[in-house]
Amino acid sequence: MPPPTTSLVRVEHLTRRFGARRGITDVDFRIDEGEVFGFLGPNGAGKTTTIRILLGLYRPTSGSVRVFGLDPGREAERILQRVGYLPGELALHPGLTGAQHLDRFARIRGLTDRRYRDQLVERFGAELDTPARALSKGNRQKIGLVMAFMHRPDLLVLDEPTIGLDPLVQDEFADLVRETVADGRTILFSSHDLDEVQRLVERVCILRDGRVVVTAGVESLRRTSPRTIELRFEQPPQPDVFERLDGVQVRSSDGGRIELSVTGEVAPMLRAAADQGAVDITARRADLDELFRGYYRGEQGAEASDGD
Ligand SMILES: Nc1ncnc2c1ncn2[C@@H]1O[C@H](COP(=O)(O)OP(=O)(O)OP(=O)(O)O)[C@@H](O)[C@H]1O
Repeated sequence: MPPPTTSLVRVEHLTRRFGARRGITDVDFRIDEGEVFGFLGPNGAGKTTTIRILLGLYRPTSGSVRVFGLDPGREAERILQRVGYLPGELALHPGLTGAQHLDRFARIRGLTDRRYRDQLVERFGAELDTPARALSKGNRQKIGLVMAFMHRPDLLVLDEPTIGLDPLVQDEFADLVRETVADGRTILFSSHDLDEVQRLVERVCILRDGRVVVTAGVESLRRTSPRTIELRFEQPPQPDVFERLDGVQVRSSDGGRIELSVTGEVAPMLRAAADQGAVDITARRADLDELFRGYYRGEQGAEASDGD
């Protein structure tokens, strides 16, 4: 039996309306201790609204939310003590430098040991001596990231954390995410970067028009998503041999080359390829971009699974 997991966040039938405008409708998910959980979805899907409810910044219209077993509507203070939050629209005081922001924040958090903070500043190359008004977007974001991570919170809630960051700083962020979960802590982040989500996230929740369209493990999505196989033959093969196989689609065929999309088991396709005298094979790793984009477009139907 797998070891029991503890849900740090549990959301059930969560709905929030803004007057006549819809915010989110009937949202359900859980986040387990020590995982990286990703929120994806088109603009206006409801990611920020959900995050704000978790932190007690918005009240739900209906439904239930627990973070560390606490109700954000009544116990936000206790929740926030254990959270590092990077808001989507980071508001820094224009006249204060990065160092002043970090000092203020350390005082609020009662943080006296500056070593981890200093390491983070160095890793991100955060500029500490410039007033926030003169910082570029990426450099403001680095200050926000240091503020979110520096007190080693149990739960990090990061709304589009890598927006504006250059690729080297994005790599540093990715390392930090891995180290944080290796330390048993938990991360929720929203992103529009599908590639980043595939690299970092263990379970993903895709929202669309305020509803959950899927919640699933990224690895299980990868296992079930189609992979592209290109086969080469000395003599043109018979494409219908492949078309008859379950889960196989012929994308194109051209003389001795055939390109297939294969979902699920590959063995029957490999046997057919050998029977036809294949001389070469190229397989491309399943890419979730297309699958994610399908969910964004609403093509996959709105069934919420909760895989591994
Ligand atoms: N304060 C508010 N007042 C009115 N409507 C709001 C408010 N906040 C959010 N909404 C509405 O709720 C819906 C979800 O918005 P939300 O900001 O949560 O989306 P999002 O997924 O974070 O989008 P993005 O990717 O653009 O940041 C939208 O229709 C939005 O207009």
